Amino acid sequence: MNKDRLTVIPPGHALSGKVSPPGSKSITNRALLLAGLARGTSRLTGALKSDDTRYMANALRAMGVAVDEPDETSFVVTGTGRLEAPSGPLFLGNAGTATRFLTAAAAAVEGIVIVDGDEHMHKRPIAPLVIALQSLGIKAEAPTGCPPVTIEGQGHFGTGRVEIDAGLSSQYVSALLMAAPLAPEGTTEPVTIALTGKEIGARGYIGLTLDAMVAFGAKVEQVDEATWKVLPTGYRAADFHVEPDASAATYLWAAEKLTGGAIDIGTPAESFTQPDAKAYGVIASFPHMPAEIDGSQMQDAVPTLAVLAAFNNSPVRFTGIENLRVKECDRTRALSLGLNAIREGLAEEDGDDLIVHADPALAGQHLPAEIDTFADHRIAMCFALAGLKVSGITILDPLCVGKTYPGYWDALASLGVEYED
Ligand SMILES: O=C(O)C1=C[C@@H](OP(=O)(O)O)[C@@H](O)[C@H](O)C1
Ligand SMILES: C=C(OP(=O)(O)O)C(=O)O
Repeated sequence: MNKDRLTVIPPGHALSGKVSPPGSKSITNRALLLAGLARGTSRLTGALKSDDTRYMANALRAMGVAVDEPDETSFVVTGTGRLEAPSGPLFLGNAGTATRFLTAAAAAVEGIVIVDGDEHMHKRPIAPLVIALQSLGIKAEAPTGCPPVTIEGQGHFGTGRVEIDAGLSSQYVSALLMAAPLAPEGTTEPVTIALTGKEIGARGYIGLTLDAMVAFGAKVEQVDEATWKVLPTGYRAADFHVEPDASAATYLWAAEKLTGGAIDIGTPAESFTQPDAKAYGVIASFPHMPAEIDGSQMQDAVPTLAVLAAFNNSPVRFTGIENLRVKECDRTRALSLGLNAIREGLAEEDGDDLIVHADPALAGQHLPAEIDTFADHRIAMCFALAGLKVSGITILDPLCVGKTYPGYWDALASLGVEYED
């Protein structure tokens, strides 16, 4: 496979067969961290092996946790109940979960931890989380407001009340929640985590965090919509099964719908606990998608929905997607650039909204377009969907899918999709 470019050949037939998405990135990285913070051996099954989870696993190894990989979907994690100071910076690529979660957990290390990532991560804001940590008396600094972050851990998390502005990322809240049980020895005082506003995008991810914490022995009380009280329990080892990735599933659901096929992903849409599973209902409404879609609670599915919308019967406006500008890339910009490269005027940015001017007549046309993915896995995966119906769609840097779905191109190929370099 050419590493620089891949052109999708429209299959000309319905895509049918069985393809299971890999394990959930969000749940794997939560389970890895909590298993690493626990004393004893935890077995994670159904887990994702990809760039993002490799960064988390390697960071834990660098902090003294034994992480074994007996097969392609399992991790066996043995922790001592505390993380050791790493000998050098933790390099976490562009993995938002690993970066945010480890920034808070680093407070419980005795010594200095530098949390760093690649050039894309150097543009992703982390100041609200750093400010929240400082308010608990934890020494943390991110001079640019983005990684690298330097944390001078005192061997435990803080106590008392911490407020967090999670407007830019729900991951800040998840990071504080997961670090909160790591209280100083002898403390019985809980940590109270409160949102400064009630609104939070992707609230469903907080649910994933709480579920994983409880599975590893934490005790959390939800005081109200915007406040949680976390007891100083630490974590205990557990065996934990990771469900398939709902964001990855959206590409398969959309491929099925766009081509009129039947793809069995092995998991019913209703049984996912991840927020992006909500996209199933919207995908099912194709080609009569709603005129306005609020993407705030299913943000990672918006790229999938936006490309699907290009083939819809009527235009779609995506709202509630301000945060898409601070993901792996500015996704709103990448989507509008990519759609307009396919056909000028297909998409428009209106403030932070994205309007997709649908054109069902696109299907079957030859519209050569090079899609700049900006190294963003979701931009690569969603524009491959356009390539199922339009010939000439070339995805640049196709291997960036390795962030969360390394087997993506093979999965489509197993359904009969072919490529050229
Ligand atoms: O907590 C998580 O696992 C995630 C939360 C979301 O990010 P934000 O909270 O930054 O919006 C989502 O986009 C990301 O892929 C995974
Ligand atoms: C936003 C994403 O990732 P993260 O924030 O975990 O890097 C994503 O996977 O779409």
